Amino acid sequence: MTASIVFDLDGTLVDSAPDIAAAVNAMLADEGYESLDLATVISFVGNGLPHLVKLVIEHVGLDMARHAELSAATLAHYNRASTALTVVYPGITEVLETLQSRGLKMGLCTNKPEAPARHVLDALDMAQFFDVVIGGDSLPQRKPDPAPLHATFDALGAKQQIYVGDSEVDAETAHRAGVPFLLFTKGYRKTPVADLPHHATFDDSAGLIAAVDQLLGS
Ligand SMILES: O=C(O)COP(=O)(O)O
Ligand SMILES: [Mg+2]
Repeated sequence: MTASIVFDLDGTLVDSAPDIAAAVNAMLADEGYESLDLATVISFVGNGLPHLVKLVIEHVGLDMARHAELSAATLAHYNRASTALTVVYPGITEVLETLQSRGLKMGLCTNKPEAPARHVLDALDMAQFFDVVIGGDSLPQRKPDPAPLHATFDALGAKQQIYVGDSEVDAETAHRAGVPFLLFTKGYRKTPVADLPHHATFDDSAGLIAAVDQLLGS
């Protein structure tokens, strides 16, 4: 039976937070504000760019009435340099090659806006693995609403489903969608692993393959 695996992007396949932080800090510099450190920005990642900018505005005391404008400014900075500092996590490209060669269908379901998500995949030579890419602005709903995850699996069209992600948002999305969830423990999660619903966890690419094999019984 063909199985399908859907992946989250930021903090799961790629360590993208340094470029996200650079975009936030470029926007803040334009506004005359000090930079935020990486850990602070990481703590704001997960619910998409508009939510990230909302948290930044609250954190530094900018005016929430300017949310749309500051979100657009942050996205423009990000689009200018979305892969300058971003790296694929070790072994992940090889995992994707292995799973593709086994005939698994793969999709991406991220809260990053779709255009920069596709750009990151292209720039890091990963686009060829994914038959479907759904971003945070592809549908009216975004994760943790299960709709984007359902839409990704529906487009892939396989009965057996696995979702792989790193965050509270991913755990809730999978739970609400009723899909087995593999949790990467070294991403941008803030909550203890034990407090997040998951089928299994993994710490590295070997652990990811082992968890997939265990779920698929191969
Ligand atoms: O853009 C975000 O906030 C997080 O993106 P992700 O869903 O790929 O982790
Ligand atoms: Mg993530």
